[in-house]
Amino acid sequence: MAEIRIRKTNEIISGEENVRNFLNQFEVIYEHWDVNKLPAHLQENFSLTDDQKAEVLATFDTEIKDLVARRGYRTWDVITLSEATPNIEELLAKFEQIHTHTEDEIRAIVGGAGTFVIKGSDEIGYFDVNLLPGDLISVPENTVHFFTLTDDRKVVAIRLFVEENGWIAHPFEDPSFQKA
Ligand SMILES: CSCCC(=O)C(=O)O
Ligand SMILES: [Fe+2]
Ligand code: NI
Repeated sequence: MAEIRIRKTNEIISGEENVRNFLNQFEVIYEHWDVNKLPAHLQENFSLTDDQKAEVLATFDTEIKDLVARRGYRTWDVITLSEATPNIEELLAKFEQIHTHTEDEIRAIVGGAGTFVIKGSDEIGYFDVNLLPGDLISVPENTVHFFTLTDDRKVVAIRLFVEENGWIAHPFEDPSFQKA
């Protein structure tokens, strides 16, 4: 289950309802998928082939179509990151840059773990959203954020986009950025 840490105060927010209510004030949705639906050969597998990525998407087809119907996403993909990813350092460097997207996007963690660091109001500042398998959030249009891995450094995530072109990040310079 997802957990939040507010960087300014170190306050931890846990429990499904608390997490959802906290995120909803920033128009971030929080939902949970049943990752036990994933066939065994796709669980704990952090270097999926293209065919296996298609199997992951097929497993969550109902959930994806439901989000499409509710929120208008047009394209989706599966991303894996682990020590087996040849260009992991290069990819992570891009994901760890503070950025925005010009559309709302979905991130659903289906394996491993990941952290989205999101900028809330000026008062709240940056907060970490620590996600485990089954956790899904939205990153709203023009919301300042970045992504990083946990110490385990492995993740499998499904991403949904409105743009047909998929992931397009716009770097955001923030003098008030709060490290850790
Ligand atoms: C685990 S998703 C990779 C990062 C990403 O897509 C983003 O930061 O927008
Ligand atoms: Fe992003
Ligand atoms: Ni779960």
